[in-house]
Amino acid sequence: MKYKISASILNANFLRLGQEISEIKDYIDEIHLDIMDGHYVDNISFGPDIISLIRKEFSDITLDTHLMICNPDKYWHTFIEAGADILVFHKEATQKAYHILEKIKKSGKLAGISLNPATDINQIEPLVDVIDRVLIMTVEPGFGGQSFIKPMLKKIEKARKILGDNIDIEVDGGINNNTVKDAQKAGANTFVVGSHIFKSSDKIAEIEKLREILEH
Ligand SMILES: O=C(CO)[C@H](O)[C@H](O)COP(=O)(O)O
Repeated sequence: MKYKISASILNANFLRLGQEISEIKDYIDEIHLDIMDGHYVDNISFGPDIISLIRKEFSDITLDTHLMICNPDKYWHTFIEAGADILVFHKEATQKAYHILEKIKKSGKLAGISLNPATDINQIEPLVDVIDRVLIMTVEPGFGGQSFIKPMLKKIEKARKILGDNIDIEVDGGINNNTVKDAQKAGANTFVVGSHIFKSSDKIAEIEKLREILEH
């Protein structure tokens, strides 16, 4: 399966966000946008207005939007209107996951479901026919810069068995040169990388190193 690098701007310098995105956009496959509401997770990030600005400035970038918010049923469409191409929300945040996924797909965008580390992978089984992507949290959601939780490798393997080869498995949290290959071997094909890129003094060199590892 084709692999993708989805660069998470959570740890970018927000005062110069446009330049930060401009610098890496030709080297990555997607920009990953972490939306945090201070309720579903203990952090507040940014909202749809920032996505609209990014969309206007960079019309050709794929925007992978990860809602870590309560009540995704109330807000999903706001993020589609703002310019998200892929919309992922948390299974734990709603009883209406199937219904929301169907609506996202009907809007012509890609739909994904995300699971916290403690949530059983079997929870995705009833949703398989309406998802394009499963996002497996490999840290507790809320903050960048945490360490990859190794037991998630088994969960990724189980997810790949359930999903077959046509649905993306995205891993999010603690992805770097030391963890990306194990995640790929377990069955992941989409890699969210945040601080490893944005805290580096040479972002492009780090992305190229990751590609080198993923290709060999
Ligand atoms: O969803 C997230 C946190 O909830 C971030 O996208 C994720 O942690 C990526 O950051 P890093 O690569 O620094 O771990």
